[in-house]
Amino acid sequence: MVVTKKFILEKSFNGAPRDDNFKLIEEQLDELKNGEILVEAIWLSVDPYIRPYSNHVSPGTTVMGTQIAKIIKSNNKDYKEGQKVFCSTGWRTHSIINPSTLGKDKMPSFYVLPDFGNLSCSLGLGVLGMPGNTALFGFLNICNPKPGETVVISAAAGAVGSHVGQIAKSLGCYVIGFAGSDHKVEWLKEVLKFDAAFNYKTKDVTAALLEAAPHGVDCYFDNVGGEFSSSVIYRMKNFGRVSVCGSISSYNANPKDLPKVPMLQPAIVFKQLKIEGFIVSRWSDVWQNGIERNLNLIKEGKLIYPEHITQGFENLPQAFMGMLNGENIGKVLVKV
Ligand SMILES: NC(=O)C1=CN([C@@H]2O[C@H](COP(=O)(O)OP(=O)(O)OC[C@H]3O[C@@H](n4cnc5c(N)ncnc54)[C@H](OP(=O)(O)O)[C@@H]3O)[C@@H](O)[C@H]2O)C=CC1
Ligand SMILES: CCCCCCC/C=C/C=O
Repeated sequence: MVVTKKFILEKSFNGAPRDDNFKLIEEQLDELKNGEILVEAIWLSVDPYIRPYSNHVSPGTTVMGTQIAKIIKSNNKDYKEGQKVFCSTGWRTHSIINPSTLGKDKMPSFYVLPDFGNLSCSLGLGVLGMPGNTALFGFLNICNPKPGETVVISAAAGAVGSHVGQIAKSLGCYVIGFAGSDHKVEWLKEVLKFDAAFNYKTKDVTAALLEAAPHGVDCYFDNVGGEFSSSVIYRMKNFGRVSVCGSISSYNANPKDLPKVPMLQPAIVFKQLKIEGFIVSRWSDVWQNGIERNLNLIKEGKLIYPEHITQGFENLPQAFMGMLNGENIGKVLVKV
C-alpha cells in the first residue's frame, strides 16, 4: 500500500500566503486499476499563478501545481515503469493517474517528457515547459519584436522574464529589465547582457525610462501590472505593443478591492497602442514545438536558465512564499 504526502489548502489565502494556509497530511492510495499508473514526484514547480487561481478553490483541496514524476508502477500498456512524465497532480509526492481520462482541450496536464539529452528533467517545469512556452509564444506572437526595437521587461530576473530578455537580445533588440534588487540588476546586465536594468524598488520607473529609452518603448512584456506598468505604458512609442503576461503586484490583493492606478486610455488612444493579455494554454496545440524551439536555443548557447532550488517536499510553502517575495533568480523548484 502506497502512502502519499500532500499539502492541502488549510485556509483560503487572505493577503500574502502564510504558513497556516498550508497543512501537510498523508493519504493512503488505492490499488492500481486497469489503465492506471502510479507516479512518484521528483521535482515540483513553484509558480505565481497558484496564488490567484487558489482564490477559486475550497479549503481542504490539494494545493494546485505541476511536477516531473517517475512512473513507479504501470497497469497501462502505453506507459512503462521508469519513464518520466510531466503532470498536473498538485503538491503531492505520489499520484495515481489514468492518462486516457485526462482532458485534452486546455493546458497540457500530462505527457511523457521529451528527450532532453544530458539536461536535467527539471527543465520540463521551466525553460522546457510552461514558463518557457509563456516566454517564447507570449513575447514573439504578441509583441512581434523587430531588430533594433526597445523592449522593456518587468520581473526580468524571473523564469519568464529572463527568458524573454534573452530572446529579445538574440533578435537584436535594445533590452531594459526591471527587477527587485541590486543583485538581480547586476545579474541582468553582467550575465544576460541586458542593455540597461533598474531596481524598481529604489529607482523611479519613469526616470529610469527617460534615461535608458529617451525616445520611448516599442514593446513591453508585462509580468507585474499595477502602477509600475502604467508608468511604462505612458513611455511607449506610437504603435507600441504590450504583452500582458502577469499581474503579480496584485496577486495578494483582495480581488474585490484591487489597487487603483492611473488610467491608461489616453496613452492607448493617442499612442495607438496594442495591449493584449494571454494565457499560455492558447498555444497548447504547438506545445511540444515550443519545447523543441527552446531546446534548440539552449543547444545554440542562446539561453541561460538558472534554477532556484529548495530541497525537501516539506519546504514547498516556504519556496512558494519566497518566490512571491522575490527571493529567486530564474525558475523556482522544489526537489523532493
Ligand atoms: N499568462 C500566462 O499564461 C502566464 C503568466 N505568468 C506570469 O508571469 C509572471 C512571471 O512568472 P514566473 O517567471 O513564473 O515567476 P518569477 O520567476 O518571475 O517569480 C516571480 C517574481 O515576481 C517578482 N515580484 C513579486 N512581487 C512583485 C511586485 N509586487 N512587483 C513587482 N515584481 C514582483 C519577484 O521578483 P522581483 O525581485 O523582481 O520583485 C519574483 O521573483 C507572473 O506574473 C506570472 O503570473 C507565468 C506563466 C504563464
Ligand atoms: C494547472 C496549470 C495551470 C497553469 C496556468 C498557467 C497560466 C498562468 C497565468 C498566470 O500566471
